Amino acid sequence: MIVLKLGGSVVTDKDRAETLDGEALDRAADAVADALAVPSEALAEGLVVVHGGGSFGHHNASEHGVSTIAGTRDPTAVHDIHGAMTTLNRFVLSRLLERDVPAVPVHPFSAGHRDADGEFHLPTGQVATLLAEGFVPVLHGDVIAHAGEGVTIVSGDELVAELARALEADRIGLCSTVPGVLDADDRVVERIESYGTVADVLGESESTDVTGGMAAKVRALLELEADASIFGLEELEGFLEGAEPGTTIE
Ligand SMILES: Nc1ncnc2c1ncn2[C@@H]1O[C@H](COP(=O)(O)OP(=O)(O)OP(=O)(O)O)[C@@H](O)[C@H]1O
Ligand SMILES: C=C(C)CCOP(=O)(O)O
Repeated sequence: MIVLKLGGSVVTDKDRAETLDGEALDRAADAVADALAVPSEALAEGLVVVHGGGSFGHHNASEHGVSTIAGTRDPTAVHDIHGAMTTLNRFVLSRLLERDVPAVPVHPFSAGHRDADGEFHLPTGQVATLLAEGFVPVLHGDVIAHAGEGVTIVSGDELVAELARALEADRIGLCSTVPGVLDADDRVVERIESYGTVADVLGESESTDVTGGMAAKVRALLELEADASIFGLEELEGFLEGAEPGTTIE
């Protein structure tokens, strides 16, 4: 099966609070629907979609001083951030449903937690069962209960890593605004085998982002068994059809 992340920076206008990039979301939903209509071998086993926050989660989290390690015990902050993410989730779901993709929501806040060491745990029985029953589960970066911290943020990238591990994904794709990991001359790095080789060029996101941008993505993906691809929106359909566009993280 395939775990696909639609970057928040792709499906929203990351620099304007709570603003969708409707055109980009339509293109992504078209690519998913077209690929599911004639599924590749890996896609025939099912698709899990995860989306990030973009301008729907990061601004709220940043205003409340919440990150993946800094928590809050303010229920208003929890509702603000979770509310923004579930609003975006509804937009993503409705664009997929309009195209007859059997997309259903799974909200990480109601399912997972971080332990006192900050390690993220997510039960995945519900996702596996939904997949086996023919649905496309759609998860999203969210707030998450965190022992000793109250509530922190879980990024879509962490969810992708956890789902890929637990469900033994065949393929993993991260669709972002960049065509891949870029080197110092802005050329796409084809393969990454270790963090050290790209540490100098990996940075945070250029927009408000509480979860660590490209550097955090590469770190999370390097820990996985299966190869993962980071690519731009124009490569999404090709990826779902079996191509290996952009940067491959081994
Ligand atoms: N070496 C690099 N190559 C490519 N992008 C980089 C690099 N270093 C930093 N970045 C930044 O990382 C961003 C991608 O990470 P970001 O977390 O914003 O993406 P996303 O997953 O699509 O969005 P979100 O986190 O909102 O879901 C790029 O837009 C770019 O600004
Ligand atoms: C900020 C929130 C709530 C979600 C972050 O998810 P990401 O955009 O995948 O990093």
